[in-house]
Order: sequence, then C-alpha cells, then structure tokens
Amino acid sequence: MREVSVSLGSRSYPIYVGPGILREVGDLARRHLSGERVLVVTNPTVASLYAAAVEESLAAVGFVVRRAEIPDGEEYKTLATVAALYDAALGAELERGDTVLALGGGVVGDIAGFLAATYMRGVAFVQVPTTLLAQVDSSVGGKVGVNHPWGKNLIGAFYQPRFVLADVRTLATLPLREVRAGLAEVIKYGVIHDAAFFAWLEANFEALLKLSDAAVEQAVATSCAIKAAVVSADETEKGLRAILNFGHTLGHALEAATRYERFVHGEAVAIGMVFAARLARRLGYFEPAGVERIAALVRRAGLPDAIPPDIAPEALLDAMRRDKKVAAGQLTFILPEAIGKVRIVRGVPADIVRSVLVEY
Ligand SMILES: NC(=O)c1ccc[n+]([C@@H]2O[C@H](COP(=O)([O-])OP(=O)(O)OC[C@H]3O[C@@H](n4cnc5c(N)ncnc54)[C@H](O)[C@@H]3O)[C@@H](O)[C@H]2O)c1
Ligand SMILES: O=C(O)C(=O)C[C@@H](O)[C@H](O)[C@H](O)COP(=O)(O)O
Ligand SMILES: [Zn+2]
Repeated sequence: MREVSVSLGSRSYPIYVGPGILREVGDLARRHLSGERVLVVTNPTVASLYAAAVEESLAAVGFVVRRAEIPDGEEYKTLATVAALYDAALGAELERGDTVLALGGGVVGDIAGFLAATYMRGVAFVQVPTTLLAQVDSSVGGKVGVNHPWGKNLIGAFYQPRFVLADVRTLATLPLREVRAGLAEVIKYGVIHDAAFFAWLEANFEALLKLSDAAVEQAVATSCAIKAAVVSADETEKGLRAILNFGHTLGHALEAATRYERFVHGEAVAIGMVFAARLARRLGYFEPAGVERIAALVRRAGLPDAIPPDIAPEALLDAMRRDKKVAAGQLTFILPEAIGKVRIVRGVPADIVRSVLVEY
C-alpha cells in the first residue's frame, strides 16, 4: 500500500493507494477517527458491489454503521439530494463527533462531502473513491458541493477528508466509458505539472487501459501526489490551485450547456483540454507539436477531442461566463506553454475564444 500526504497543518491527511485494500477501511478509520457512528453515503450501483465489504470492516472494529443511498447520476448532484441526506443523517442519529464516509465516484464524494461540511456545522469526512476519476482527483483536495441549474459546482465548500482510501481493484467493475473518463484527469496532471509523467503515460497507456494493478497504482499515486502538492500550497484556490482546472473552463460549459445528459465529466474535460491547447497555440504560447501530443493521448484514451458541431459556440460562451474563475467579467483559461507547464491567463478576449470555438 502506498501513502501520499496532503500537508495542511493540523488538517493534514493521508491518501492510501493499493490493490485489495478496501477491507482495511475499518482499521484505518479506528486510527483516524473518534466517534461511534459512520454514515456510509453511496448509490445503488456501488452499494451492490462494495458496501458490504466496507460496512463489515467498520463494524468489525466497533463502529455503528448506517447507510444512505442517493440516486446514481450527475443530474442528482443537487441541493435536493443533500436535503434528503440531512434527513438520513438525522434519522441515523449522527452526532457532531461522528463521520460521513463517501463510497463511490466523484458525484457521491462531492455530495457526501458537502453533507459532512454542513451537517451540524461539520462532521468528520472520509473518502473511499471507487472510480478512476475519483481516485486520481475528486477524493483529494476538499472541493465539495453540488451543481446549480445555472452551472457546475456553483454551491459548495472547501472541506478536507480525514483520510482517503483508494483500492485500485474496485476499478475492475467500472464500465469502460468511466475508465476512459478518469484518464482525462490523469492526462491533465502530466500537462499541468509533470512532463516525465506525461511521457510515462504515452509509454504505458495500453497497460493503464487494461487496468493492470501496477500501472493503475502508479498512475493513481502520481496523480494524487501532484494534486496533494498543489492543494498543500494553495488550498482555497487563491492562485496556483487554478491549474487543476486545465480543460474545465470549456469542460464545465459543455456539461452545463448539454444539461449533464451528453458528456460525463472526464469526456467534457478531454474536449476542454484539447481546446485550451489550441487556444494557447492561437495566442502564441504553445507549439503545434504539443497540441498534437495532448490530442493524441486523448484519442488513445477513446475520449472525444472536438466539440460536436450541433453545440452552438454562443451557448458555450454564455456558460463559460458563469465559470467560477471569471473575474471582473473576464474569462480565465489555464493554458499550456509546454507539456508539464501551464499558465493562468485572465482576460482572454471573447472574440478569440469564439473564433477558436468555431474553428474547433
Ligand atoms: N471535488 C473535486 O475536486 C472533483 C474533481 C473532479 C471531478 N469532480 C466531480 O466528480 C464527478 C464525476 O465523478 P465520476 O467520474 O467518478 O462519476 P460518477 O460519480 O458519476 O461515477 C460514474 C459511474 O460509475 C459508477 N461506479 C462508481 N464506482 C464504480 C465501480 N467501482 N464499479 C462500477 N461502477 C461504478 C457510478 O455509480 C456512476 O454510474 C463530477 O460531478 C465532477 O464535477 C470533482
Ligand atoms: O481540485 C480542483 O481544484 C480542481 O479543479 C479539480 C477538477 O478536476 C474538478 O473537476 C473540480 O471539481 C473543479 O472545480 P471547480 O472549482 O471548477 O468547480
Ligand atoms: Zn475535473
């Protein structure tokens, strides 16, 4: 089992990564938590596969375990779902010293984290991510929250877990589409921070797609280490942390403009990364060969690399104007200068964005 640390003073926490470690959750919870009760928040898909293992492990070390299931899907990442969870937490007699444990993908993690951040003004939180995307990204760093009809993740908080446990063997049951979606965020880390990791991905992509234990463990641990370093330096996105949003200015707009029905998050981010690379080239920051390396890896992952022609550029520009990175009405993009290095560019003119959208 590998261990990666997020360093935030008294709120520092470990990320445990390895194959077959799911049943260690009880012992780790005993080490990191006080309190008597754990509310496991999950959905029916994940519950049928992994809830028994997690709950038995927690019960074996003396926790009183209750489960709350939410419907499966990004369209349920809403305040209404959180409201139902408040009822479930109260019904389970969860107290201030108790714990909310998220078991599932990023949707479950973001919602359960928001419950943990707000129920009784905050209870302990644990992340047990079961999608590749959640293991490499959403379970780490403390962004929790829900969507608003006007846009992605517009309601939320920064609220860190006590620990993260990523059992890479849980990915064996993941639909291929979700494996591919998770690879988008993995590719992101190579572009924003680590040229050697990007080259490693180029060399090991087939093993990753086949979910070989060694390749997945390496990809998850490296991704978590990069995210942990960024979050440790800038927890609340005053500056540097925005680099983790590479591909998301357009990605989130694509998700919202299509009402979360057409793309899963990683697919939208994949299109957004190739778009940002093209925008960087247009603005003179980035070499054409770099754009092609990113697009090639996106295609090898089986992810989309272009905006479907029926989605109007104006609809995307409207959605991008509600991006949380907008400042004084100006669009912000994370743009690559080289593989492994990005810059945060505020005030990209809308007419240039529009023209790259049209061409793309
Ligand atoms: N908080 C953050 O920092 C952060 C980072 C990235 C993404 N996100 C958010 O995460 C969400 C996307 O997360 P996601 O890609 O994990 O999607 P998801 O949570 O919708 O999970 C994808 C699908 O896989 C199923 N599933 C989960 N684990 C499984 C398993 N082991 N076997 C079989 N099926 C399984 C789920 O039930 C779901 O149907 C988006 O809402 C996105 O905004 C948040
Ligand atoms: O952790 C971060 O910071 C990220 O930007 C990670 C993203 O992959 C993730 O999708 C995040 O939820 C986006 O954050 P948002 O602030 O743009 O909603
Ligand atoms: Zn993301």
